[in-house]
Amino acid sequence: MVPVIALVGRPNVGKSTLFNRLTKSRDALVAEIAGLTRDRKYGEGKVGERPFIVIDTGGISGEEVGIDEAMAVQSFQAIQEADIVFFMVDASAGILEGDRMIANYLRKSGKSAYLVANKIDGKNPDVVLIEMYELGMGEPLGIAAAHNRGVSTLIDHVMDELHGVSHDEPVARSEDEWNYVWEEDEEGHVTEVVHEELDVKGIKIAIVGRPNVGKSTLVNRFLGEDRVVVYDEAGTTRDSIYIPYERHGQDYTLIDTAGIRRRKNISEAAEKFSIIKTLQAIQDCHVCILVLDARTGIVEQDLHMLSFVLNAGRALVIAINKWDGMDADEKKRVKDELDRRFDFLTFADMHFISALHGTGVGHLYESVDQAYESAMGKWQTNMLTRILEDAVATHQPPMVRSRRPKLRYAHQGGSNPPVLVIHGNLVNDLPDDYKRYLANTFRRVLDIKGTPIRVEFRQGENPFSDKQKDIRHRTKRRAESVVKTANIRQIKLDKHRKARNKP
Ligand SMILES: Nc1nc2c(ncn2[C@@H]2O[C@H](COP(=O)(O)OP(=O)(O)OP(=O)(O)O)[C@@H](O)[C@H]2O)c(=O)[nH]1
Ligand SMILES: Nc1nc2c(ncn2[C@@H]2O[C@H](COP(=O)(O)OP(=O)(O)OP(=O)(O)O)[C@@H](O)[C@H]2O)c(=O)[nH]1
Repeated sequence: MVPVIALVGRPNVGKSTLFNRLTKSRDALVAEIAGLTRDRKYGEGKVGERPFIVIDTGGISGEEVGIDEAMAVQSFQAIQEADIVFFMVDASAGILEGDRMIANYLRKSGKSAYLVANKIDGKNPDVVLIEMYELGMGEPLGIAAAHNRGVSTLIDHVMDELHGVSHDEPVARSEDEWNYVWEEDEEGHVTEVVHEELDVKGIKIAIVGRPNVGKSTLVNRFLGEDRVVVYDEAGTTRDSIYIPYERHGQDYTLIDTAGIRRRKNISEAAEKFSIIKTLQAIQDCHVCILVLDARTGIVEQDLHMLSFVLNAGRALVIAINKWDGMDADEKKRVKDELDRRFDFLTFADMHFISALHGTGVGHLYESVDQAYESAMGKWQTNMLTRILEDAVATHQPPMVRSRRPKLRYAHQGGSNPPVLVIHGNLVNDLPDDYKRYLANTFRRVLDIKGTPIRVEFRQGENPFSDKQKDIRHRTKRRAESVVKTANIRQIKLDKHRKARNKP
């Protein structure tokens, strides 16, 4: 099958120009006027003997009405048809709202996408590309389509990938590399200590949402057939009831904010909703499921509730309930609204479910489990430091008052949400986009999903003594292979399983 590449991006980022380069044709119009490419254009190109098809889509700005809206729909269709997407952004204009919206869409579509930063000519790539990391689309590839710079590298790279040529090195790691951790005491002394076993109590889930969205129905669904309720704390003075149960060998505790367990009749139900209970549950949970009602769409109260979850730094999964019996138009309207209003919410999975019929509930658990893994993940100082060093080697921090900030090491400062603390000089003067770049790098390499992360910076001299430097040097070498492969999730999962299987 000939691979299909879709060019997607805001108007005027240079899609037509790249299309022409790739297809070596002059068919597509190139002009300064935004939105000139009205139709999808199909072209053919070749790398050596390997052909590919390229689709030039109409631009998507994120604020479409009328004809623009139709164009955006076309672009989305093109994405569906493609094997791979070149998500183009304009390096001379920086990241705009429309770029974020497209990034969001692409992430959800699950399509394999390359972030292509065009118009890199006359720019310092190190500086302009850093900003692009905030899109969370991985490493940006800088090109100047109009000057044919970087275009062949780009297409060679992609064609290699589409045809399964891998440049990755083989995986090499051993379990003992995960059994130590760097810890810092109050004076800033760093020592190597043995990693204690991960805490494997159940995953505490809070199901929150405004009245009538279907929380109780979802609680019932969760505690349905395959539950093993260990005890029922009925009659406790606690505001919310905590219900432990087991599913597929995993322990969970449901924080029942809806009061389903105490509810005697439906008239009482309306009074059961309590903001306080909701806030407590959000604070106390590992993973929050925010339930929205597809029938009513998103209302102000949903957004308030969301802001509580975000402020608490909780792992989050969004369940859009009552998806049953909706017609295609209604579904589209709801999805569009979600894209628009939750555009900024890049880390949380969304599921369209029917609590009433149980549709999509299994997938909710997948996201909950994954978010929990990430929120509670533990990472050793030497590994975090290595990632930091790699990030700095890839993109140096920009100079501050003619001095280069030095980032020395990183350690974990907490879980749920993960806090990563970076120590160094001039760290408080690092520009925000560089801080975002570091945060995004950690998120990507550590495969952190479903939870926010916090990156903090601490100013200070290198606390490593000579002896510690020596230990650090040795452990760093050992950690190198681990970090390269960064198959952290799998390793953590293994650990969990091992711990769980202990008597
Ligand atoms: N400096 C610079 N300008 C470029 C580059 N590539 C394209 N342009 C200019 O950017 C403008 C838009 O290019 P197009 O290829 O028409 O952009 P498009 O994304 O297809 O735009 P729509 O058709 O409106 O969606 C044109 O004026 C191009 O000359 C580049 O690499 N460097
Ligand atoms: N069609 C449909 N209706 C649903 C679904 N889930 C819940 N409902 C209905 O929505 C109404 C409210 O559901 P509840 O589960 O009581 O909502 P709640 O969020 O617990 O409400 P409070 O306890 O008042 O906060 C009930 O009439 C449910 O039958 C669903 O997936 N599809």
